[in-house]
Amino acid sequence: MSQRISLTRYLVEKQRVDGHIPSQLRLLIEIVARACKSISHAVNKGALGGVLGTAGSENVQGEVQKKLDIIANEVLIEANEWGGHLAAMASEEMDSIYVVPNRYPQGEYLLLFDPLDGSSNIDVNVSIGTIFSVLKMPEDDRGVDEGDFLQPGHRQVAAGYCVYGPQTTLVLTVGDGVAMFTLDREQGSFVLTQEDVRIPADTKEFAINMSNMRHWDAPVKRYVDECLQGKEGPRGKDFNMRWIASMVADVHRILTRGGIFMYPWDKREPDKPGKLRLMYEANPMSWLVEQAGGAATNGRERILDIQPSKLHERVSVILGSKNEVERVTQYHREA
Ligand SMILES: O=P(O)(O)OC[C@H]1O[C@](O)(COP(=O)(O)O)[C@@H](O)[C@@H]1O
Ligand SMILES: [Mg+2]
Ligand SMILES: [Mg+2]
Repeated sequence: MSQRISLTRYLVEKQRVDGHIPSQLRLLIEIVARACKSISHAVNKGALGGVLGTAGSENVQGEVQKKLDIIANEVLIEANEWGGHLAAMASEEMDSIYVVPNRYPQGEYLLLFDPLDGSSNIDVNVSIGTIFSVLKMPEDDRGVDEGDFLQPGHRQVAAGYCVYGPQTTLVLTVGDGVAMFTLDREQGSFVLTQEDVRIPADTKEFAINMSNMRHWDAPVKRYVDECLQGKEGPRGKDFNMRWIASMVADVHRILTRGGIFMYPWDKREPDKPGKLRLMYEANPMSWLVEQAGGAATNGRERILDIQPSKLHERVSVILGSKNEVERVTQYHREA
């Protein structure tokens, strides 16, 4: 790219030239990006910064918290509470919503995040990330409460993630396509490195945790069985498989070169709709994927149309290359 365009300039143009985002939303996204930069520095220090290992506590979902889960959560809260133009925030690592104290400027936005996605990869030096979603407070609301967050994903006004891998890359949508920004560590800024990201409609690569195979539902088994039969099977082509175990990194690969990602409902905990969280994992990722020409369903309906009933709701996730997602969704319908 001959001319370097920083995230700030990209957002200013979105606001001024395209009239696409209000200034408060621009500032909010910039603050989230700054927080991600700071998390990226902490991640990079690793053992030298004392950020590896468990924190000795559990979150509301009963998962053991890593030190970095807590550090990333605090960085995001602190950065956004005084300058984020927010009414409240919600996080995977907090039981209930965090209302911005009234000593700070109040705003009309709601921020949700998975501060550190792929926690099991922190200590083994594999890509991890931060996922975020921005909603607007419902109109005529008198005070913020958890109910204000319970909006379907198609109401998001911004969504993105930052992946901390060999490079730190911020991926963003405000509803007019997907753009990627790479962190230039020397300059300390995110630089636009890809605009108008597109996911190919077809793929030869699937991502699923195969160790759960015996617990899957019939349509998922059928789809994966057919992929595994390769050239000799009904699909007539060989498939490759990848599973990083950080949704953020698996989705980043799909936005980069296509593929399908599945974390479906399974029989291990039949009462749970899935493992991933709807509001701060599935919704932002589904919007990014749709904005890049892909699709995202829970096997039966579009993820972005699901009306959440609680903050930490879980959901079955099938997303990525459009024709493959439609195929798996069709198998669910036929079943
Ligand atoms: O170990 P599994 O079951 O394959 O899980 C991997 C999945 O769990 C997650 O790590 C959950 O995210 P958290 O680290 O934020 O809890 C996803 O990123 C990933 O897709
Ligand atoms: Mg996660
Ligand atoms: Mg997490």
